[in-house]
Order: sequence, then structure tokens, then C-alpha cells
Amino acid sequence: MIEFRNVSKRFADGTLAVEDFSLVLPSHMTTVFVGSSGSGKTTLLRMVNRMVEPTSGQVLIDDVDVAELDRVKLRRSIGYVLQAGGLLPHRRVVDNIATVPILNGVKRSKARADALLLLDTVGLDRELAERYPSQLSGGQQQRVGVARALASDPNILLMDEPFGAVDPIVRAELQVELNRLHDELGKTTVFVTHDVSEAFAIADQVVIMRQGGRIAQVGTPAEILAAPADDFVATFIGADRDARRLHLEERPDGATIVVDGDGRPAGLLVDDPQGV
Ligand SMILES: Nc1ncnc2c1ncn2[C@@H]1O[C@H](COP(=O)(O)OP(=O)(O)OP(=O)(O)O)[C@@H](O)[C@H]1O
Repeated sequence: MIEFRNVSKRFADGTLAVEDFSLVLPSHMTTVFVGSSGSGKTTLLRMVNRMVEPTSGQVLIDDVDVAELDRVKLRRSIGYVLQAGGLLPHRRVVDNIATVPILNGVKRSKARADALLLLDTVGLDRELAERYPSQLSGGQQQRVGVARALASDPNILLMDEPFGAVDPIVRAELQVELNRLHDELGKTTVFVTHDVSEAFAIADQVVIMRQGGRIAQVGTPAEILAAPADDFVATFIGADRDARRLHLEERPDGATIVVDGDGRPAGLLVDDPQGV
């Protein structure tokens, strides 16, 4: 469980990025922060692994204040996936994935063997192991980024707009894949996105953010869609996709899909992964 307790962040130039933010992110769940640019999503995410230190308040992991933990060990114990993949361009895929385990003291041969297994886990062909990142597609690079984040078997996975740079079709595939991985591995996941339909497709808990790191609404996708807290939320979830209102529809196989105002599916709510 991750807990933000009355957290504020004022940067050195005076910008108040987050103000008195409190929230519990339950273990083994995916919590998605969604909101417009500058609403403090990345700042909050980076407080979990102490890449940003709060000005006041606490961030706790399983009731331990992260401020009391060794920063380097903490960072290596938490998976982190960035928009650009964050891969090291001069290292082969297999070495990118094996880097953190080797830093953590795992033998090189074992770390490389584990890296191949992780390629399987994220649905990539092992033949890609010897390539360099630039020799992969954007979607493949993101999968390697996820494999690398999983390499130290972290309990927590932080994902900052991880699918922002890939085209919509690949992005939808990666969302489905992430749901599968989540069902399989049960990591406590914190995910940042601008995209409401992406948030609804992958979240157990959605946090809609206003400017200044303030919460507009927290709830399951179904709760938020059924009862937006106010006009801001209603506009945000409707206006984000060309004013096409999102709503839920039950499919014949029992799964629930998010559908836009033109009747096009915008995402999937997965209760029963076998049913997908
Ligand atoms: N190092 C910094 N120094 C000063 N201000 C900062 C710094 N980092 C972020 N900010 C400011 O804090 C606010 C929140 O930024 P943050 O990156 O958390 O927002 P975000 O919701 O993740 O935005 P985006 O979706 O554009 O990534 C913004 O006003 C931003 O300009």
C-alpha cells in the first residue's frame, strides 16, 4: 500500500505543484492519475521513489515513510517506466533489462537468463535480445521498458505516460497487455496519463487531478462515469475526446467496454481477465 499523507510540493522557483494531497493507493491495484498538463501527476509519482522530495507531508510504503529509506535502494526496488522508454541506447536489449539486477548483485549470467524470461513475460521474441533499442519499434521499446522495470521483481511499478509516444493501435495493444501483466503479477501500479480513455481502460482506481495537485474525483472507472463529482469532471471525461461522451456498455460475453459518443469502443473494463 502506498499512502500520500498531506503532501505538498513547492519547487525552488515558487511553483506550488501539489497542495495538501492525501490518498491511499491499495496494494496490487492499478491507480491512474489523469489530468491536464501541469496538474502535478508526475510530481506525485516521483515522490514515491524519492526522485522528488515533498516540501511537507509524508509518502509511506506499507506504513514506512520513504524519507527514512535509503534513496538508491528504494529506487532500485521500484520499477519505473518512462514515456521514452528510458532505455540505454548503447546497450543491447538484454543488457538494458539486466542492468538493475546486476547493480543489485545478481550474477551477470543469471541476470541475462532472467532477462530472456522477461522478454517472454512482456510478449517479445527472444530474438530481439541482441538488438539495440534503436532497432526496435516504439511499441517494442516500451515493452522492453516494462521488462526492465520488472527485472528486480519490484512490488511497485511506476509508469509515467509510458504509452504516450506510440500510435493509437499499438497503444491499445499495450493497454491490453498491461492488464494481462497486472492480472498475472499483481504489482501495485501507479500510472500517469493525459488520456481519460486510457485511464478507464487500465485503472482499478482513477484519480482525476486539477491544477495544483488537487483531487477532482477518485473512484473506479464505473463510479466516475456513472456519477461525475462536478462539472469539471463531467467536462474532463467528456471533453477530452472531442466532446464525445464516454459511457459504459455491457458486451454479450459479460465484459464491460467504455464507448464514446459515436459508439466506438474507447477501452475495456476488465473484471474477469479470462473473459477478455
Ligand atoms: N523542477 C521543477 N521546478 C519548478 N517547477 C516544476 C518542476 N517540476 C515541475 N514543476 C511544475 O510543477 C507543476 C506540476 O508539474 P508536473 O510535471 O507534476 O505536472 P503533470 O501533471 O505531470 O504535467 P504533464 O502532464 O505535462 O507531465 C507544473 O506547473 C510544473 O511546471
